[in-house]
Formats: sequence, C-alpha cells, structure tokens
Amino acid sequence: MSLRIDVALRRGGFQRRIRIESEARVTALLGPSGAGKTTLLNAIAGLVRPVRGRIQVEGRVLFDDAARIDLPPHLRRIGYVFQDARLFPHLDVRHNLRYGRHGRDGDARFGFDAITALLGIGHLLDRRTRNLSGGEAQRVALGRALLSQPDLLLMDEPLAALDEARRGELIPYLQRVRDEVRLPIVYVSHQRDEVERLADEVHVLE
Ligand SMILES: Nc1ncnc2c1ncn2[C@@H]1O[C@H](COP(=O)(O)OP(=O)(O)OP(=O)(O)O)[C@@H](O)[C@H]1O
Repeated sequence: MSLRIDVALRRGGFQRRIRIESEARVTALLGPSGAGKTTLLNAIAGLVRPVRGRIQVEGRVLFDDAARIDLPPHLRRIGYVFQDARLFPHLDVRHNLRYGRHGRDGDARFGFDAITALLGIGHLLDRRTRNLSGGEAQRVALGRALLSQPDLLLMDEPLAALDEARRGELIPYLQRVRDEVRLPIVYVSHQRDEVERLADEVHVLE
C-alpha cells in the first residue's frame, strides 16, 4: 500500500499545504471541522483541483501539476463512501450495487457474491433502498464502491450519521473490509476512538 501526497489546496479563504506519505493499509485523517479533510479527499478523487503538488496512489500518478497530469475522476479508480449512503432511491439494492461496475464478473478483482457476503447484504438484494436502516445503507454504499473495482477507497466519516448502536454494528464490517480486501483506504473521522479501531496510521490535520 502506498500513498504519496504533497498538495497545496485552496477553497474560498481556506488555504493549506498537506503532505502525507503512508504505506499503511488504512490511513486515517483526523482533525477539527474545517481542517480540510473533505477537501483533501475530493482532491484525491479529482473533484477539487489542487493549486499545485502531486498525488500518487500505489505508484500511479493521479495529479502532478509540474508534469501536467490531472486524471479525470472516472479514470482515477477510486471508490468513495460518504457520511450519508447516497444510494439511488429508484433502484433496488442489487442495481445500486451493479451501478458503476467495471469489468466482467469473471475477471473482476472484487466479485459480486464475495462482496455481498463480506458485507452481509445478500439478503437485501431485492429491497428498495428507502427501507434500509442507516447501517445497512452504508454497507450497500461500501459494496457499491468496492464493486467499481477501485485501487483506493476513500471514506468520509462513514459512521457520523449513525447512532451509537448502529455505529457499533458497522465497525466490524469496516474491519472485515480492512482485513480481507487488499486495498488502501483513506478514512476521515472526528473520533479518535473510532480511528484507533480501524487505522494503522493516523495523520492529524490541524
Ligand atoms: N466550495 C467551497 N467554497 C468555499 N470554501 C470552501 C468550499 N469547500 C470548503 N470550503 C472551506 O474549506 C475549509 C475546509 O473544508 P473541509 O470541508 O475540507 O473541512 P473538513 O476538515 O472536512 O471539515 P468537516 O470535518 O466539518 O467536514 C473550510 O473552511 C470550508 O469552509
């Protein structure tokens, strides 16, 4: 796992240089509101353009202003899970999972059956998404992200919208993804205890 980031970011009046070098499976970004955590994830995903700098994931350069490299989001091979699941309300769980799937099942790194089993969502496939609990919806969102066959998974406070009990239910699934899926993960959170249960390395953005 390798992540090399050195970027200058600007959003309105916010301006910051962020440097992260990590070989960890799960790299956590911790820091107060407004520290730039979401902005950094968006820069990695290609949704925010850094003023300058370089972003390299697993040896692949996604952005390098000096070399004029700026891959569009759909070519970055990144899965993104947000605070809210953002599932498509008009599709059932199966079609949410199949949305954005790349490659054929046979040669896909993350297969449909393996991912639904890993996340314990096999029994939900025919359900409409509006009837899911918050934790179930997050597991489907995570499955959808993994089935897009990413090289890197970004998670922006995936537990923040859940109550304490649901949070406790979801954490073991996040640990399973960490342990059984060979994929670097960048995990944003406000909660140090949550980060300590999930991350190998913690970067604090002040
Ligand atoms: N589109 C925008 N236009 C102007 N300013 C922005 C924009 N997006 C973010 N900012 C500012 O950039 C700074 C960093 O925001 P960001 O959302 O990255 O912080 P964060 O660390 O993720 O915070 P939180 O934990 O509250 O999500 C904030 O001061 C925010 O107000």
